[in-house]
Formats: sequence, C-alpha cells, structure tokens
Amino acid sequence: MLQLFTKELKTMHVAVFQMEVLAGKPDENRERVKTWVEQLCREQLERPLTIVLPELWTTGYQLEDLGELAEEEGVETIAFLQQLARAHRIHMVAGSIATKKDGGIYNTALVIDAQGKLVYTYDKVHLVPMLNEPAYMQGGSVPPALFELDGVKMAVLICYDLRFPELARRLALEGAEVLFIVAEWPLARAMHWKALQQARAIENQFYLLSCNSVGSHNGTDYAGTSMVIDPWGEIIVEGSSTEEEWLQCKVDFSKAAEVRDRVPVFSSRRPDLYR
Ligand SMILES: O=C(O)CCC(=O)C(=O)O
Repeated sequence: MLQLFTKELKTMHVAVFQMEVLAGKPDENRERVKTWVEQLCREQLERPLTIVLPELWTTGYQLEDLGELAEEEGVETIAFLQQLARAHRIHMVAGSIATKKDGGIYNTALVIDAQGKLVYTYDKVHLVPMLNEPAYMQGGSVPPALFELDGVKMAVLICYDLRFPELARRLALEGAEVLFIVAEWPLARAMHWKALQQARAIENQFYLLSCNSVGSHNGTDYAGTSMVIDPWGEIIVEGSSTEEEWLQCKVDFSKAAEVRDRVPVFSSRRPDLYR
C-alpha cells in the first residue's frame, strides 16, 4: 500500500558536489570535501540542507589498491563526516566509500544527519562487470531500504543499481519521496545515465537527485551530468559533463502528490497481474 507523503516538511535545500575524485588519495579527497562544505555553508545559511557526494569519493576506482585503501568499517571517514555534519548542521547523503568488513570489501553508501548520527548504510548489491568490480569487491546481501531525514522518506542507490527498475519501484511503493543516486558513471554510457534517471523519476513520481563524478581514471572518463529531477520528470538542475561544480536547489515535497493526482499511476497498478 502506498503511503502518504510527508505533510510537516514541505521544502529542503540540497547541494550536490559533482566532484573530480582523486583516485587513491582519500586524505586529499576528504580535505576537498571539507573545503567545499565550508564554502557552501558560508553562502547557504538556510536549513534543512542536505548535501550529496558521489560514489567511492575517497578512493575512486583504484580497485587494485582497495586492500590497502578500503577502511575498516569506514570508521575514519564516518567520524570525519559526523564532525562536519554537526559543525554545519547539515544532512549528508555522503556518497559511498570502500569499506572492509567480515573479511570482504564493500561499496558502502553512508547517510548522516545534521546531529552527526549515522542513520543509514547500504552495501551496493549490483557490482559492475564492465569495471571489473566483482573481482575486487563483495556485493551486499541486504536490499536498499528507506531512511528518514527530518521525517522525509528517502532512499539511496549506487550507480549500476540505477539499471534495475525493480529496486526503485519497490522503494516508491514503500513510500520513498526522494531517490538519491550516487555514482561514478562513465561517459561512454552517458546517454543511458540521463535517460534512466528521468525514467525512474517519471515512472515512480518522486524526486531523483544524483551525484556523479567528473574527470578520468585508468582510461575511463566520468560523465558528470548530476541532476535534480522533479516528480513530473522535469530536470530542475543539471551539471556539466566535464566540470567539477556544485548544484544547488530547493525541493518541494508537495509536488509529488500533485503529480500523482494528475497521473494516478499507483492507483492504476494491477499487482494482481504482476508484482
Ligand atoms: O551501468 C553503468 O553503465 C555504469 C555503472 C557504474 O559505473 C558503477 O556502478 O560504478
């Protein structure tokens, strides 16, 4: 049964850091995130503010060195983010980082609230054959679930997960109002990146916010084109395909209810014929 949308909180500011990740340099990447957050928070004083980071933003796709670079349970980066979140009173959909646990290496998304609490983690379930990810990492065994920031139901998927519409639909049916996609999506498949994001937003009638990286590593160029897409499928802001930059906007959560009134996809569903 589809749940009702959040009534109390109508709007939230978001800022997406379309970052050029420096592969194999976690200290420098953390420092660059800190500098960005400080600059952003000098300019943006309104709260709630949620910031978004890309996939594997501490290490990049330096997969062959993850044995050394991946963090035990993500402890160092989590502590770093918690401190930053508390200091600036910002929520963080903090992309993903390489973590070591139970003898394996995982691609783990992190969500931290403005009080510095780690509210959600998710280990990427679909590893990317095209980037040889399965040779270096383990896939998570728990499906993505909802988390809440200021009472708004949200979810996060990691990059390749975007290609599996059943994940996004299940999250929408559970009541997700916003879907974040954190990514290092290659330029070679940029057309898919853009079309799939818009499709997920249109078919599920929720906000979709993505954060992709730019730059290149080991011969792979990344596609940038981070986006904020509203529940009608309109692109509100869109990053360039090459430049490190940040995108900012205000999202209005009442919009999804309007869209669902206009095109009542969810009440037209026939779950008796399909799941
Ligand atoms: O699906 C794709 O084309 C890209 C996926 C990817 O790069 C990733 O999951 O890191």
